[in-house]
Amino acid sequence: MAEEKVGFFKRLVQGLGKTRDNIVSGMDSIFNGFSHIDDDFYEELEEVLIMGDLGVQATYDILDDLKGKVKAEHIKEPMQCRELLIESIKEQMDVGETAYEFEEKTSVVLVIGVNGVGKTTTIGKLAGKLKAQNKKVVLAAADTFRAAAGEQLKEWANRAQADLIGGQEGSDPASVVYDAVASAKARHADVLLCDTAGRLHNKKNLMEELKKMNRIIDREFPEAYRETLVVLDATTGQNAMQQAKEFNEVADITGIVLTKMDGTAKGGIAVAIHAELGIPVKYIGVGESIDDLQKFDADTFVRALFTTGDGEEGENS
Ligand SMILES: Nc1nc2c(ncn2[C@@H]2O[C@H](COP(=O)(O)OP(=O)(O)OP(=O)(O)O)[C@@H](O)[C@H]2O)c(=O)[nH]1
Repeated sequence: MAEEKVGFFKRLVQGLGKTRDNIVSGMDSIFNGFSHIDDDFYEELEEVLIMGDLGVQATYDILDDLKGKVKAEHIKEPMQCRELLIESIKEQMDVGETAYEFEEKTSVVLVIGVNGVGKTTTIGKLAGKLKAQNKKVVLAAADTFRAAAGEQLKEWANRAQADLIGGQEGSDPASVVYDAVASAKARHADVLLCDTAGRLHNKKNLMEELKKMNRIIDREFPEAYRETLVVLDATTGQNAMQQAKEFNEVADITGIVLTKMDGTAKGGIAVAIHAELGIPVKYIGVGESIDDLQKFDADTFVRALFTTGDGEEGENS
C-alpha cells in the first residue's frame, strides 16, 4: 500500500475512534454476553447502534437485515452475528453503480452547502482530481453572496489549473451559471463544477435560486449529465444531518460529500445520513490539501470502523 494511502486509512481510523468505541465495544459485550439470539439480544444491539451515531433509520435497516439473515441461515450463535452486522452496514453504505458516472461524462455538477463546511475546498479538490484524469474542468463561482468565496475559488482554480467563470459580488448567481455553461460548451469542457450559495435561513429564496439555475442548465445544456452534491461538515454531527434534510427539501440531491472526516469523532453520521435520506455519501474529505478528497468506499469505511485504535484491524473484521 502506498504511504499516502496508509496515512489516509490511519486518519480515517482515528476519525472514527469515538464511533468505534461506542459501537464496537458495546456490540462485542453483547455478542459475548448472550448465549442465544432472542428479543433481548436484538433490543440491546439496537440501543448500542442508536447510541453510536448511526441513527434510528440505519439501525432499523441494519437490524431488519440481520434478523432476515439469522432466520434464513439458521444462525444460533450471537457471535456469528458480528460478521453479518459488519456486512450489513457495508451493504447499507454502498454508493451504487452510477455514483461516479459524472466523472466520465460531459456533466454539470451543482455543489451546495452552507458557509464554512468546506464547499469551496471540496470543489477545488474535485477539480484537481478531474484534472489529474486529463479532464477539462470549468468552475463557476456562483456563490456571489460573499466576495471572499469567489477569491478563494480563484486560488483553487489556479491550483487545479481549471478555468474559472465568476461574477461581481451580489450579481445574479444564475447569470454566472449561464455564462459558465456557455463557456464550458465553447471550450468543450468535460465537467462544469458550480459553487453555489446555501443560505438555509431563507429556504424559499434558495429554492428559487436553485430552480433558476437548473432551468438554465436544462435549457442551455440539455445533453449534460447532471449531479447535485451537498457538502456537509462531519464534525457537526446532528447539525449536518439537519442540513442534509433541509437541502433535500429544496433540491434533487444525488450525493453527499462529508468533509473533515480526518478530525471528527462523529464519522458514524455517514451511516445515519445515507440511511435517513437514501442518498449515498460519495466523497469524504480527509484534510485540507488538494489530494485529500477520497471516493467513499464502503469496504474501507467499515474496515476503519471495526479496526482497533492502533490502526490494526480487529481480529474478527
Ligand atoms: N481538516 C479538514 N479541513 C477541511 C476539509 N475540507 C475543508 N476544510 C477546511 O475547512 C475550512 C472551510 O472550508 P471552505 O472551503 O472555505 O468552506 P466553504 O464551505 O466554502 O465556506 P465559505 O467559503 O466560507 O462559504 C477551511 O479552512 C478548509 O481548509 C477536510 O476534509 N479536512
